Amino acid sequence: MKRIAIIFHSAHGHTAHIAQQVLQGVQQQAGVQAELLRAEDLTARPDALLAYDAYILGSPTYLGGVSGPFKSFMDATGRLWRTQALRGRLAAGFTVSSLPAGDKQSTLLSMFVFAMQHGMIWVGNPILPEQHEGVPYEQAANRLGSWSGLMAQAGHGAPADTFPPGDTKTARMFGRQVAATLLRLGEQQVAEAVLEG
Ligand SMILES: Cc1cc2nc3c(=O)[nH]c(=O)nc-3n(C[C@H](O)[C@H](O)[C@H](O)COP(=O)(O)O)c2cc1C
Repeated sequence: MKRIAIIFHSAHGHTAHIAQQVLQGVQQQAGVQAELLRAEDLTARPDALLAYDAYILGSPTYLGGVSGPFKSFMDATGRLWRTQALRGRLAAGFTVSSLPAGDKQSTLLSMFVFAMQHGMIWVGNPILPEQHEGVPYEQAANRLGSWSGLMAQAGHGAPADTFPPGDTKTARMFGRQVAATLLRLGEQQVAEAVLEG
């Protein structure tokens, strides 16, 4: 059984809600199990990361980057970076913010660079925007058009569990996609090991 850690920070619940949807998506894929982990808790015990095959990173966008608590988690992995203990594992990212763009791309980019520094393999969000197929914009998967990671938009002042349905649907598809990629890569690693004798 492959294991995925969904690591998130959420001050007001919106990112936590999307993390839940990502978890549901992972759970649609047999052979993979996932857990939700708060970034603040992992900051105190970063070695817990060693128990997982893949990481799905989630943060609200704050001033065009990850939130302070999420950055603290990232910085707490310095010792793991020095030994490259997480090399070869998968990573993917998601972010929530209140504006349609809101500089969410910068947040995903900082997660990507974090994953690259750890020698991880980045998994994107290969979903075609469904509004191109005539699905109403609010209901369309990947309506925000983000391939480097998952983006979701929480309306300003909206309750934490009221997202456009397209965004929650995208989150589930994204979770399942990361889980399927993890399984495929696992098979490939086995095949390569066989080739090497
Ligand atoms: C300090 C701060 C900075 C923020 N910066 C941005 C931003 O750059 N772009 C944006 O679209 N929203 C921004 N927001 C809005 C949050 O991203 C949004 O409220 C998000 O849903 C919060 O997630 P949470 O409910 O999981 O805490 C900011 C909010 C705060 C508190």
